[in-house]
Amino acid sequence: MQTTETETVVKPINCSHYINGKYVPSSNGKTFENVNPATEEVLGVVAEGGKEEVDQAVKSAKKALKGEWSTLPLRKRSAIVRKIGDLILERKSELATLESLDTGKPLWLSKSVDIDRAAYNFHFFADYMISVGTESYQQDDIAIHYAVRRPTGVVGLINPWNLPLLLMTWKLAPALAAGNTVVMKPSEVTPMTATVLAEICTEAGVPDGVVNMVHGFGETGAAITSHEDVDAIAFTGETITGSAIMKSAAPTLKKLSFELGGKNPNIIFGDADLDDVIETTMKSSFINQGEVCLCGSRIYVERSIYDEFLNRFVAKTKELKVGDPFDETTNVGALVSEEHYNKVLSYLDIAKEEGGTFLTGGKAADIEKGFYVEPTIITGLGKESRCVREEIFGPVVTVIPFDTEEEVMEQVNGTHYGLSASLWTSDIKRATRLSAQIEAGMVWVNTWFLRDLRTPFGGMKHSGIGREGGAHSFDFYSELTNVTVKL
Ligand SMILES: NC(=O)C1=CN([C@@H]2O[C@H](COP(=O)(O)OP(=O)(O)OC[C@H]3O[C@@H](n4cnc5c(N)ncnc54)[C@H](O)[C@@H]3O)[C@@H](O)[C@H]2O)C=CC1
Ligand SMILES: O=C(O)/C=C/C=C(\O)C(=O)O
Repeated sequence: MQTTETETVVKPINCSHYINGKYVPSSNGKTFENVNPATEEVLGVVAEGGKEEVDQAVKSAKKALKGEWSTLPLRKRSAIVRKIGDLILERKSELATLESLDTGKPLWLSKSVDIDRAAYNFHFFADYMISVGTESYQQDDIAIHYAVRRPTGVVGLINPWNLPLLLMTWKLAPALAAGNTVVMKPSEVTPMTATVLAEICTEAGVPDGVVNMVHGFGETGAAITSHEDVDAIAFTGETITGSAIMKSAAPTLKKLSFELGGKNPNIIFGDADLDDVIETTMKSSFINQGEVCLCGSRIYVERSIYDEFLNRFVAKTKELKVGDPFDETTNVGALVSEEHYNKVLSYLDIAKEEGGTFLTGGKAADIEKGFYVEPTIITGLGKESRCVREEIFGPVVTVIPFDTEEEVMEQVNGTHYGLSASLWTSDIKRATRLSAQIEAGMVWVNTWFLRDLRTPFGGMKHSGIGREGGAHSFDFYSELTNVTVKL
């Protein structure tokens, strides 16, 4: 048991690897410190895995692949997958606290988004796996063709720090539902909730060896992606890391699913409902400190409403409270790490050099300890600006006016990214016309981040390869064999 919860106090945990149903340290005893980004205090230590631990985890997963998990009757496996979700909800306050300690995000957000959605990821795929089918065709009186599914195999799940439990479970739930065994690697920056999740899986009835976890840095991830007995890699994180993983996975020809960076546009036309626009743009700009791959960090506003939009958006942003993640009135918590904080601040310097005007923020928040940045709205930057083109991944947005559809669409599609977009107009014809033109895996019309887990989720261009969600996840985590029976 690695966690301690009383009625009101949840203590941070030290994080070990999880191999074959047991917490284990690194064989050389190596650890690194886990730092609370809101206070800069050390939360505990994390085992640092290397090739040896990855090898043990992969061996354990490979052995378990031949065990009962993948052949359990569907209903039994589904019940275990569901139970994981139930146990996550039972331990919600503990998991939410650990998530906020690790990431610096407000506790109310961990509770209402991260942990609830983590549980729902299991509940959703427990239901989905019962009804998922395969193709079959009758070819005249010559033959019947039907496809059967089998698990993809040993899958490496590699995740970032922004939504640690939500994103790990978004991969783990369908992987387990489809009968795979896994080696998870959480981000080195946010290791705590995945550590608890491993134990929860065992408690729910997942056999030993099916869920394994190795902590560590990029080299640990690389040991997973290059391992010859790992059959597939599901990765969420930075585009450049996706490219490195592709290279390292190439010699062993692994199946890959990538959800990568974004620089998502919000496109706001003059006929949109401005109350809705403002309320949603506040979220799409600053929720989770702007550390969501789907955040709309490039805001394009039709000139007819540009001034009114800015006045209202700036006024609302000035009301945001930055500070202690455990204060329930906090809107924006700490950025996840000193390294990331420095990266975000460096973009504020770039914005200054590029001639941008800060309408709010533009600097670190005046808080003695911790990695806090003020919500920042920048105007006056052109389409070549690095702040407009590159993923900052913090509470920083640029706002640019436009006059015509053609002009805005050129800018919208003018980056290498293609993850999501949020389009605001009351003209349904314009909405459907532009949605088809936007080079993004997901377009939200008059809304943002409205999720249905059956829908295809992922990006095009440098924002990803493949889609997750419903059938898309299931196809990635299973292999199809087509059987042809001659009549
Ligand atoms: N979904 C998204 O779009 C996200 C984008 N980011 C962006 O990425 C930047 C860096 O964030 P990180 O979490 O450090 O992203 P990252 O892509 O460096 O790391 C994500 C995961 O990949 C692992 N990793 C790193 N190098 C690896 C390699 N060569 N082989 C295998 N695994 C490797 C890391 O240890 C971590 O578990 C952020 O500043 C942000 O701009 C970060 C989080 C999510
Ligand atoms: O699956 C979701 O609803 C959210 C996904 C968010 C990311 O992938 C991200 O921020 O990296």
